[in-house]
Amino acid sequence: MTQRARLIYNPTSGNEGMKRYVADILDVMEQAGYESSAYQTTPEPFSAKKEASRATLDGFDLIVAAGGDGTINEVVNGIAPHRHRPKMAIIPAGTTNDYARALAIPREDPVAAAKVILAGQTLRMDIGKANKHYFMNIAAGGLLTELTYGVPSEFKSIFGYFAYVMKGAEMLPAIKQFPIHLEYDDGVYDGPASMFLLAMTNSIGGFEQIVPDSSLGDGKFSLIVVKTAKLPEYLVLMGKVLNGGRHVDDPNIIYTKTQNLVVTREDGEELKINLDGDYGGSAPMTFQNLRQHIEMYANVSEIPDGNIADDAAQQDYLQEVETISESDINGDGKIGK
Ligand SMILES: Nc1ncnc2c1ncn2[C@@H]1O[C@H](COP(=O)(O)OP(=O)(O)OP(=O)(O)O)[C@@H](O)[C@H]1O
Repeated sequence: MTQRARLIYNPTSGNEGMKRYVADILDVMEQAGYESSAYQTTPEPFSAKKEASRATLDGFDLIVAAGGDGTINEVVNGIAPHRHRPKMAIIPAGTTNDYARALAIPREDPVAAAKVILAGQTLRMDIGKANKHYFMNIAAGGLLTELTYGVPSEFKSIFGYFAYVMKGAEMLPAIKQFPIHLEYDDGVYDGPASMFLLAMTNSIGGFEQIVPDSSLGDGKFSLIVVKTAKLPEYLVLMGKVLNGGRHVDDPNIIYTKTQNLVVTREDGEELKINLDGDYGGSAPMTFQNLRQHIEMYANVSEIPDGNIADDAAQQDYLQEVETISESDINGDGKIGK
C-alpha cells in the first residue's frame, strides 16, 4: 500500500517564508514515494501537536514538521504518546534550529531539507519525557533559563541567550543559587546549584562543546549541573566550554549520563523548567529518556560516526550500505574482488 505523509508547517516561523515552499516540499515528498498532503498550523495553541496526534492515530507513515524548534517540539508531543508512531522529518524555519543542526539537515533551504527524505537515511532518536510533556533536544532549569520566558523570539533559545550572555556578560550578576535535590542513575546530589541541563544532542545554541560526547540514540541524557553562581567561576567555566569542552571535569560541575532524573527544588520556591526553549512546567519533575522512540530522517552520512549509537541508524540507511556491498559480490557469489 502507498505510504502516506503529512506536512505540518508553521506559516509564521522564521521570516514567514515557509508558505511559498509548500508545493515544492510536497513534490519532494511525492518523489520519495509518499502520497502527501499539507496542514498549515493556526494561532490556536498546540494546533501542530493536535494535528500530529490526529495524523498518527489516522495511520500516517511520515509526519514532516516545518517550522522552528517550537513547532518540531509540538509535533514530537503529538506523536510520542502513541504506540504506533510514524517517522518524522524536519524542515527548519526558525531562528535557532538546534535540532536540525544535530541531524545535519540543511538550515538555509527548506527544499534541500526536504530532499534529506529522498536520501532515505534515518536515525532512531531518543525522546525525553518530563512529567507529561515530551522534548527532543534539551531540558533546563535555573535562573539563566528562566530569563528566556517572555523575551522576543530572537532570544527565545536558552543558548541564544547564553551566547548573548557570553558576549556581554550583562546577565551574569542575575545568576543565583538555589538548593536542589537531584536523583540520577549514578547518584544523588543535595546542594546548591544555579542551573541544570539535560541534553540529548550536542546542538545547544551552536555550542557543540557543552556536551562534548553526545551519542544520538544511546538512550541516555547528558546531565550537566552548574553548582556555582559566582561570576568569576562562571567565566572560567565558559572559557573551558570554548576550550574543547574541558568544563566537564571542573569541580563546579556535575557531568554524567543518565536515563532517569528527578529534580526537586528544596526551598519551596518555584523552579520553572524549560523544554526545547519554552516553558514546560515546574519542579518537582521526573525525566525519563525514551530510547530510540521516533525514527527521523537525517543526513546520517554528515554526522560523525562517534556521535551515533551503534544501533540507531536504521533500515533505509543500512539497506543503502548493503546495496553498495552487494555490488562487490563476484559471479561465484563470494564477496571481494
Ligand atoms: N498560523 C499561525 N499564526 C500565528 N501563530 C502561529 C501560527 N501557527 C503557529 N503559531 C505559533 O508559532 C509558535 C511556534 O513557533 P516556532 O517555534 O515554530 O517558530 P519560531 O518562533 O520562528 O522559531 P524559533 O523558536 O526557532 O525562534 C507557537 O507558539 C504557535 O502557537
